[in-house]
Amino acid sequence: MTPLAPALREVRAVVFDTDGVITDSAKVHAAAWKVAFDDYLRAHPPADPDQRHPFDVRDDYLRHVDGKSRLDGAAAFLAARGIDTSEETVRTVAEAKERLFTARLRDQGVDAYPGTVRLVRALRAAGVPRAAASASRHAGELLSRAGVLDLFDALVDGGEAARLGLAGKPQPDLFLEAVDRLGVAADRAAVVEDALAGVEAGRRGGFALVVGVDRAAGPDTGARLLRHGADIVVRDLGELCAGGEPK
Ligand SMILES: O=P(O)(O)OC[C@H]1O[C@@H](O)[C@H](O)[C@@H](O)[C@@H]1O
Repeated sequence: MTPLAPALREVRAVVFDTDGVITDSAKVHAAAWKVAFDDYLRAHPPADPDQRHPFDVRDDYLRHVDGKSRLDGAAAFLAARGIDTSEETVRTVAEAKERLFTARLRDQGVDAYPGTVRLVRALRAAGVPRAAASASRHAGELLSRAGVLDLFDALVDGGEAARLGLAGKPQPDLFLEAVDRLGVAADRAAVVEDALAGVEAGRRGGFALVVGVDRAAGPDTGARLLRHGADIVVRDLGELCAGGEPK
């Protein structure tokens, strides 16, 4: 049994974001968004030439799209480039991204991060309940494809969020619903997130511990996660197992 690092020893439940935390699918989302947004920018160049540059899979993704639902992410990026965000425009771009994403998923598959799996197993061995939460409607499918769905006691995904009318990140609703299903109060639980909107949601939800996961999106990603609400930042969740090797 892998024991837990001190930071997690007082925690009674842990809620994990999915894309980029459990599965290596954030980069698949980012690549699909890039094609969809760049096609749109080419066909409908913003009036301001400074806003015409292509979508950046690191900075634009982290700043505007990561952690948000499909429609919220599309609207946030288009608005940032000064583009009209009529419902139709947002829906058209979001639908294009969805087609690209599902095609890539079919071709490439998805894996779980080994360090995350190690931590989740250590939590299970220690009797700490675990939930997966995600703005994505694909979260259940991703966890199942990666072979880790059964490591979690609860899952709240984008479909559930829509059905229950939960506000998107940075509001904490998704995480509060997840921890509620585990029967633990937020102030006794941890949230694990790689998105700026996600760590902010953890902070707003009053969680005992917000862990930011820096997947090296940029040189200052760790500092940005801390500014948005992370209490600690790791590069790999294996670091939260006692004896884990910080990278
Ligand atoms: O898979 P869906 O429902 O289209 O949701 C997409 C969103 O899912 C989120 O989990 C990701 O962090 C976003 O980057 C992504 O855009």
